[in-house]
Amino acid sequence: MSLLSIKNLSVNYGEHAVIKGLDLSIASGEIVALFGPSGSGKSTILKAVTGLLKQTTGDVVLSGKVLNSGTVNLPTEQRNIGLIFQDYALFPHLTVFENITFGIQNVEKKARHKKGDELLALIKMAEYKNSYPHQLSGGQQQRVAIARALATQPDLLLFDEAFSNLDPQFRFELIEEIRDILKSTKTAALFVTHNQNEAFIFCDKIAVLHQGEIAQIDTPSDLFDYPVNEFVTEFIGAGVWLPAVIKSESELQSEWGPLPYKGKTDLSDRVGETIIVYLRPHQIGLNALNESDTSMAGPSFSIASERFVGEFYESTLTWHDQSIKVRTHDSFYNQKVRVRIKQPIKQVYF
Ligand SMILES: Nc1ncnc2c1ncn2[C@@H]1O[C@H](COP(=O)(O)OP(=O)(O)OP(=O)(O)O)[C@@H](O)[C@H]1O
Repeated sequence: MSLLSIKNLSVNYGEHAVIKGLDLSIASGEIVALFGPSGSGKSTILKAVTGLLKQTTGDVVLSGKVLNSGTVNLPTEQRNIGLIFQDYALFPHLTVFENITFGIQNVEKKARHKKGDELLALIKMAEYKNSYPHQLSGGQQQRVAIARALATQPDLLLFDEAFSNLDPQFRFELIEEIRDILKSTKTAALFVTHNQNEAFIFCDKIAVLHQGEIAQIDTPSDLFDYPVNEFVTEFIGAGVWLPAVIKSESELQSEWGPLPYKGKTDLSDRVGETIIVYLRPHQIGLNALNESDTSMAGPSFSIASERFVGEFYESTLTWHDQSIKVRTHDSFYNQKVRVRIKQPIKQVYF
């Protein structure tokens, strides 16, 4: 049974349907991202789950308790949901320990102190017990915010762009650390983000939101390898669309030459059919064009735009009205190149 179940959720702002009959469930201990472009409805869903906004239709049930329905709209404080924001929202005049134990003041002192110390150890901040928020880094403040939310043993944690303010250098380490904390405490979470890397690292599943509907919900690797439609494919990363003909169960033929295929769809009885594939930068390598070598297939490209990023060069290949940025170790600036397909195609579009 799902821990969180959202069924047929619709939210309208006046005439504007912002969420359109959305279904989403989160299992116990699962971390799920709501990932989508600006305006796709992420915050609106979050507000409906927290009770800050009344849904137009639909049901939200958490741990068997009805939070929202046609007749119920439970107040936020009765939902047993922990909220983590990007600005940490710690109480500035309370110490780390007082912040963490703020929500459990009704618990008897000895048990409260034991719980506070356990949580300090969990977030690896025992030595900051008596520090104040302004004495902490952003990452430390966010760890305290999570410990404070965990103290009340919420059924679900909601993260609203919670890592956006953190220094990119430390952000991913902290995200992994917080994921470990949630997994060790078997805490389920819904993470709202427009940052793909964060969603991939932090979450078990990612729900891609498009215009108020879930376009796809999958594990990060399945989302990357098997996007279900054009929107998800392009939203997950830049690339080039190419038509190709099925040659066999493991090979396609395109204008860029032969493409190895290793996907879930069985192509063995579709030989001869034309399909569409999407090539991403990591699948493409470049070879300098050797005019005397006629064995290489595919068109040649002139590299007129290249930038040196430090660890690699990024060359722009232009193909009709599409372009793609390919990473290479060597510079190909002002040279003619052919593409080399480094990884097989997994998804095909009919
Ligand atoms: N109070 C409101 N009144 C009218 N329309 C609103 C209101 N709040 C949001 N909207 C509209 O609802 C749609 C979804 O907004 P929402 O804030 O949920 O998107 P989002 O995915 O969270 O975007 P962002 O990533 O920019 O925060 C947008 O078209 C927005 O303009």
